Amino acid sequence: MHKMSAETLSAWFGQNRALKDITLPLVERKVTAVIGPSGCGKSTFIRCLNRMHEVVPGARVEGRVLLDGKSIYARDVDPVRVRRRVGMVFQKPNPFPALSVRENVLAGLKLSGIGSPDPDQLVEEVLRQAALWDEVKDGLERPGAALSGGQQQRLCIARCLALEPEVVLMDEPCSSLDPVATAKIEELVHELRERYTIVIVTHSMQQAARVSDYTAFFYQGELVEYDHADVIFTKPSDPRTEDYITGRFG
Ligand SMILES: Nc1ncnc2c1ncn2[C@@H]1O[C@H](COP(=O)(O)OP(=O)(O)OP(=O)(O)O)[C@@H](O)[C@H]1O
Repeated sequence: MHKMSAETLSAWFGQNRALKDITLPLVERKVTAVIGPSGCGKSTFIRCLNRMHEVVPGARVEGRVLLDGKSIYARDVDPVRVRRRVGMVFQKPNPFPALSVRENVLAGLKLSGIGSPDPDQLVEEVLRQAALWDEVKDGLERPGAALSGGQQQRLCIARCLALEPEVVLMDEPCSSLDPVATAKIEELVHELRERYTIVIVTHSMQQAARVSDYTAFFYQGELVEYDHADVIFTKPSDPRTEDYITGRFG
């Protein structure tokens, strides 16, 4: 079952075409990794999946992106609603430093003007889902800035989950983290796919091989190859994929 799909999706920054006719499914409750060399369009692609691309002045898209079979770019669709259903976690952990851990978790809801019937229960639930609860339960009023980098990233994941997304986009979520914190996030991604459809952009082929069910290899704005992760990493069919995964470029 496809939770989302891109159909002949192209994206521009002004005159510069960053994505060329991408057609790619995102299988429900699976992890799809997007890999490829710097500048190949990975971030642009995932930003088209929740209508973040269009917030850049001069940026535009063509083609379709479907969520549960419906176009997220249809005229009657509210982009704010799309961004709630398709949440995003960024490269650098970006908690609100002065807000407490608890307030950080609830910040997305607050900004969206959404109340929760039982905020304390929600805070515990999503911090548990983000594998952070045990580390912060005795310090929920401490500022977000007091956490380690890896904890901050899990806090941002909890903040994203509090909005009850269906799809979670992660743009190189481990790039600023040490190996131990990275391993924790990878383990978490593995657990989260029981509930969420996940797309992760990564520079690390080892990470893609470890966490993804499906892998898409992008090169110069094009989708070169998409398949089960084990196929991409053991028997890719395109020589460019093979060159990339064997470290010949990128
Ligand atoms: N805000 C922007 N304005 C203009 N061009 C941009 C902008 N962001 C990205 N681009 C261009 O779009 C292309 C794709 O960039 P994108 O960031 O999607 O690649 P990427 O694969 O995610 O790269 P990296 O791995 O380095 O993060 C590049 O040519 C880049 O220069």
